[in-house]
Amino acid sequence: MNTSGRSLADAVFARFRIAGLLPYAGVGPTAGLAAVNLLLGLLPVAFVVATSVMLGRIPPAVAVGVGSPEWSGVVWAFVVASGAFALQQSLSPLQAALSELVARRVDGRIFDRLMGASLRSPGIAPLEDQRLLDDLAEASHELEHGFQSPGRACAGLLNLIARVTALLGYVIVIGLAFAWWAAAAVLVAVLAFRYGQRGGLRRYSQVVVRFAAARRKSRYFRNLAMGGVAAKEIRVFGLVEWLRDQYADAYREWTRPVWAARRRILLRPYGWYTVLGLATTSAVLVATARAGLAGMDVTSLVLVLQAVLGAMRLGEFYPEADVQTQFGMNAFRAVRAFERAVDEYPAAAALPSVPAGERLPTVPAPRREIRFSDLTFRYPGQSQPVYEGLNLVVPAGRCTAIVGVNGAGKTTLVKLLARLYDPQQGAVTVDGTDLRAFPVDAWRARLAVIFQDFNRYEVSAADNIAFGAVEYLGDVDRIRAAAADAGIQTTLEGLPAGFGTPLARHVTGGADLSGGQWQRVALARALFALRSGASVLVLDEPTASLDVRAESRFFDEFVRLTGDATTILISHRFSTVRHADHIIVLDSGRVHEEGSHEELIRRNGRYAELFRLQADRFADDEPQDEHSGVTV
Ligand SMILES: Nc1ncnc2c1ncn2[C@@H]1O[C@H](COP(=O)(O)OP(=O)(O)OP(=O)(O)O)[C@@H](O)[C@H]1O
Repeated sequence: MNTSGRSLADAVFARFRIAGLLPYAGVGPTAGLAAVNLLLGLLPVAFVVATSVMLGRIPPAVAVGVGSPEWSGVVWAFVVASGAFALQQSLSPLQAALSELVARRVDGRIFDRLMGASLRSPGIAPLEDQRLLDDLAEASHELEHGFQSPGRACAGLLNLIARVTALLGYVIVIGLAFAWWAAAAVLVAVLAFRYGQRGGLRRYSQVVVRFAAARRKSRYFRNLAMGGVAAKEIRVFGLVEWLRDQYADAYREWTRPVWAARRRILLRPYGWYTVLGLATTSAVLVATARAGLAGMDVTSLVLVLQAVLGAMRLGEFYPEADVQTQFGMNAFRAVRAFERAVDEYPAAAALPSVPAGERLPTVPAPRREIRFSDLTFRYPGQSQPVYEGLNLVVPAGRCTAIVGVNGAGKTTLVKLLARLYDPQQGAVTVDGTDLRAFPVDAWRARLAVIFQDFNRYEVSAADNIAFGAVEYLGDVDRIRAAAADAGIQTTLEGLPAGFGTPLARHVTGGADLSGGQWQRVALARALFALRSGASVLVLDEPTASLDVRAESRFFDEFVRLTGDATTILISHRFSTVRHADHIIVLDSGRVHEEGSHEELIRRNGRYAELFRLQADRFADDEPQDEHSGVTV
């Protein structure tokens, strides 16, 4: 197939793909919009026919005078023309309203699919894939506010019915009233115009897609400049000018080639098709005029002239359909790519599932150990593995600390333990049972994890804590007890609405907390989970934002708070780490050494070196604090 044949086939397939989404709009709105568009296509043709008939009847009506049947014929033709005109005018707002309804419904359903996909993903690989996320951000923006959404594409497709109906109507009128060769010539001329317009838009969209990376970059700089996240650093480090330049460069990087392509793709063919269209129209009009001179009646003459002009007007760009049908499906493609990534997540197929509504089976608490055996793991799309044959044992019912330099693989270990990823080789076992044998939700109900980048939910303080075990949401006593354990109860009670205060400054009646106070809320969340049935507690940098006294008090209470839970502590603060029963030093994805604090200090290896480094710094900086725990 040649290029134009292929692009025509692509265009037809694209229309089918859009039509495939119409069931989301429902039968009523789809049929309603289709019917309105059919009428909107027929009415201008009816208007042209009625006005032509009216003009043809005027000379005999004038000759016989008012009140004659000829005069009534003029009046009736006028009534029909006016009715067609008025109906067309009144249907336009209905077309807009129904288009909006169709678009909203389709976009709403696709948004549900997007939400469904991101929530049903058992792991987080698709949610950490930056490319997918960028496309998704754009897709969800279009779905919510955009002009180029799949819903708009559906409405645009239905709106084409009006244009196609009108074109066919005019062509039939020309054929019947004058000649079929003229009808065919007008049809070809209009389609050629349209091919120039619409085909150009299609080729232009391919160029736009090619520069998606540059567009993404310019959007990143724009969001960076306008968002609150980097606002402090941009000002303190004087990055304003740099940011402005970066944004301008990135913007030019994609707009320049796109503008150049626009001239080449849209303007030149447009010129050619205009010449072709005008030549054809002129030929038909000249032939019609000659036929008029040769005795064609007035009605037919006016009818053909009006129909030719009306048809030629349909060779234009269609604002209600073209951009929408060309770009609208990009958002849907991004949603589909994300769905596929979720469905292809390797663990998904292997997850034992619990049917909806059934109680989760209880996974027994670890009695002997959690073991990471012969573990090989590489993040999707990465060439370097984080672990290659890692072996590590976490004794049950005790506190194990994991230390290591940045990037050693500490947090990844927690992600594997929580089954947010599964290893490519090896297994994580609990008392000899592979984690993959448990329903993932049942295993996670056993886990209380506070990640380094824990979440600050914009909901009440109480819910922020109760999210640790959502089935106990609203259990006020349990929430207060967990808050007290984390040393945040008094602070939360002092908020405007106590525990009911939304922890978000921009919410009416809301309040925000300091970094350290938020960390205590996160700790309370984990302790709440522990009080509600979790038996494995993972704290990734749990006290990084706490002041020294608060940290010391927390660890004084640690044994009482954690009871016989299996605890994993990840921290760079040796004052935190030394409280652990067992310490594992990770280095480049391998266990470098392990033992108790005293054993490791005696061994005088990497741990002892790092410990002394920190201890010396404290000793140099400030008088030793009896609680800091960093003195050897
Ligand atoms: N989502 C991800 N995709 C790709 N690579 C990742 C991802 N998360 C972490 N990595 C890489 O995996 C390695 C281990 O990261 P990990 O976060 O486990 O280290 P860490 O020991 O917890 O570091 P830190 O002390 O800085 O928190 C690093 O090289 C990191 O760049």
